[in-house]
Amino acid sequence: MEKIPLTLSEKIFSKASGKTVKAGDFVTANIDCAMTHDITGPLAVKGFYEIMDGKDQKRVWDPKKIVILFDHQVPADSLNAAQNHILMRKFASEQGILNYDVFEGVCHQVMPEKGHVRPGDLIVGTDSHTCAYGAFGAFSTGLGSTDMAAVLATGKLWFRVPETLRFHVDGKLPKHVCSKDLILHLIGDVGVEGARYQAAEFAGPTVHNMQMPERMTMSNMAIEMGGKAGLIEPDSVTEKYLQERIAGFKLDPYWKSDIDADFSDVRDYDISNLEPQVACPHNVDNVKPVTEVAGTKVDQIFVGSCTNGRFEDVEMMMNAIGNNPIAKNVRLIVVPASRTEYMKVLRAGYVEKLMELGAIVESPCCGPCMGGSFGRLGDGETGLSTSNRNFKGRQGSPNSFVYLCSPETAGASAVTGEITDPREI
Ligand SMILES: CC(C)[C@H](C(=O)O)[C@@H](O)C(=O)O
Ligand code: SF4
Repeated sequence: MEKIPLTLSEKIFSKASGKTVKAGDFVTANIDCAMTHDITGPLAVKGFYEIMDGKDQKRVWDPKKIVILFDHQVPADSLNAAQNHILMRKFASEQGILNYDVFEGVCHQVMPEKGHVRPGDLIVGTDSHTCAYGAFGAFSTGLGSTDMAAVLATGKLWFRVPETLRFHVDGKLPKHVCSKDLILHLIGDVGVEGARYQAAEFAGPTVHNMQMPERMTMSNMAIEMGGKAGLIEPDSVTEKYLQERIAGFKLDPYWKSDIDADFSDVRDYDISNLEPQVACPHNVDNVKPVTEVAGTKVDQIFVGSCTNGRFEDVEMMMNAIGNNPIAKNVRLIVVPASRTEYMKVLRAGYVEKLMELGAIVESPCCGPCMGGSFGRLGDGETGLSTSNRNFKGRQGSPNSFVYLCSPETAGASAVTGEITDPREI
């Protein structure tokens, strides 16, 4: 291939299409891995069989490159969900596709955890937060079920190679401020359309000082600024995480943006004085420093989701709670994002402690994040959530209010029963 400066995204699309391509080019790309789940999977399967109609062999392009998971409605919360699970199980078993089935956890946690994500890969999933795997230097993006039907049949999809908007972040994150505060700050700054159809790239010393769980939080929310992907250049931290999950994994230093590549924009941030951030109802870019909303009464606090449902997140929340009781007016719901993360939470003694405090710890799933299986908010109620979206009615009644925050802010607020600056506890 020709040697010209390329962004990470351009490099991945060049590999996937077999020729050197630049932002703005239209390509037909080979997909390295396709993920689908219990809610969006059934329509993709229906579409697949429509494409295959009349053909003798109704086989997917490569069963080894497809992963199915159930996470949004598990355990089945309705007859409809149970029927969807049956349909997906049957499809997986007929086609020989890996199906993690009921209790493995939220797709975006399980995919990297089980070694399905590698730097330089082109990954698609029928879920908007598929951009999360950008944390590993993969170009991963969400698509609709009908596009997925085509991928299941052919293993290919067309793309317009996106421009790259680079966020260069420098400075040490202050105490009690974490990657969730940073990504909320960036989204608040550029707005929900700030990175529309672009590959957002999170770069700079602050990002490279983060461990994988923190990076996953950042990339997960790239879609909330309109990003098609949320890339982070893989480094030794990425390599270590992947070596623990993929036998013989070795990082290829090629998978990074060239220094002289064309970026649509490079935005510089120094976050040494960043305050904890909160996204206020009803949009993710309605971001304010916690001090501006402190004192807002909350009815329910949800700590979980693909954004902040890892062990480290629960630990941050527990540290913020410390030895304090939980406020009487608050229902604290904790949902570790996967079985693996749940077991870490269990071994640390947090499940017992939370139960003693009057909170509940639910089995791994999306939980209240999008008003699924349980934990819906009623009329006039206010929820505080470590997830990624606070759209009107998303967690229950259209007359409820959802604020998004970091696990530490969630923990501090659980103690007081109102939105609380974690630096005050
Ligand atoms: C159900 C699914 C289509 C949806 C998504 O694509 O993101 C969900 O995961 C969400 O977070 O809103
Ligand atoms: S946890 Fe929430 S954001 Fe993540 S996949 Fe599930 S519903 Fe979507």
